[in-house]
Amino acid sequence: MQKTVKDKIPVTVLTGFLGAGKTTLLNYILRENHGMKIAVIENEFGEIGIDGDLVIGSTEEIFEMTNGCVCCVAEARDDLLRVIRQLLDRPDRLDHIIIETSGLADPYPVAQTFFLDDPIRDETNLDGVIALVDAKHILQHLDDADVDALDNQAVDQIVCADRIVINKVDIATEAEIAEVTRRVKKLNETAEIVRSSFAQIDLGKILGLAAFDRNRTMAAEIDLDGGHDHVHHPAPWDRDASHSHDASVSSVGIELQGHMDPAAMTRWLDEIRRSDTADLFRMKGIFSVKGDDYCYVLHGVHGEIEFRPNHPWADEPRCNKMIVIGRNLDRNTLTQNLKKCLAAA
Ligand SMILES: Nc1nc2c(ncn2[C@@H]2O[C@H](COP(=O)(O)OP(=O)(O)OP(=O)(O)O)[C@@H](O)[C@H]2O)c(=O)[nH]1
Repeated sequence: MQKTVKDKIPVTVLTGFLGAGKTTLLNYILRENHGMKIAVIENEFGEIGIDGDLVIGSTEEIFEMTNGCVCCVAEARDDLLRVIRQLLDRPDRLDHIIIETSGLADPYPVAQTFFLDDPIRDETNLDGVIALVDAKHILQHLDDADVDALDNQAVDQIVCADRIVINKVDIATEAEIAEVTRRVKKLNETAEIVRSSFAQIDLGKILGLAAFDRNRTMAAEIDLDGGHDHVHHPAPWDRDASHSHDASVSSVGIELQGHMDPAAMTRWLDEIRRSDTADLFRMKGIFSVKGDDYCYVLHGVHGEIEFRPNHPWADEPRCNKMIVIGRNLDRNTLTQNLKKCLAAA
């Protein structure tokens, strides 16, 4: 018998450009006392997976996929299907699945998964696509002259969303937020926009939207081009899954043995902050600091860079791993600079 939306497991696709606050929102959702059993699927850009370590909660509910971007690598999509089927086969029924897409991903092909594949379509319902927008940094990516206007992921992510969260309002001025809101509305007229700081949002605005069924009807009813000056983006079920990333953006992953010297790290990060960070889209890392029981995390979004203790190391082996995403990255220099921050043995 055909399942109704009510009987299906809702799936939320979390999208948003690099560093917009997706993992922060995920942690906020997982921390809230909602009583729901939620599984999280992470897909990252770059050779080293770090997000899994940055998400709180029991690891068995977090599935990390680092073998390519789900939106454009066929193996990664197969992997996504495999993980979802695995989740559906579990005897204990999940209340919700959340997929955090990579910050450079087009969310359409991920959303498509829930319409093309029969068993999955029968068991799950795309509850909504939530786009996080960084109020401080999004405009430079929307206006990025080096990206083909038809393949600008920052734009696609907003266009595709059912709900848009303008995040980081704490570090943006009212004028910046107003301009971002205007630009976002121009790209997506129908999605409700909410503001947040550190992704603290009423969960009712994020989960349980059942937005897809509404939007499907909506898309059929309105002319998506509607006389506005944005590029026409077809609905997910109509789109060709082929797509390519901005080839000028690359990632450098570095892993080092040993422990870091926190003073040297602070000096190096200060140097980076003082430099031109326009091409430095994102830095993420986890580090072992000499003489400290805490695992340190590094987060950088252009010039906003923080390096702080996050959680005590448990039984897992200590490690140092970092991923940098941006343009014109020099792997050698980055590796040498990080090595200089190692503490003496
Ligand atoms: N000031 C400020 N910082 C924030 C806010 N939300 C998130 N951050 C910080 O921004 C950085 C990136 O946040 P993440 O949640 O990791 O961003 P993300 O979208 O998951 O990043 P990617 O996985 O690389 O795409 C972290 O240092 C966060 O602490 C906010 O509202 N205000």
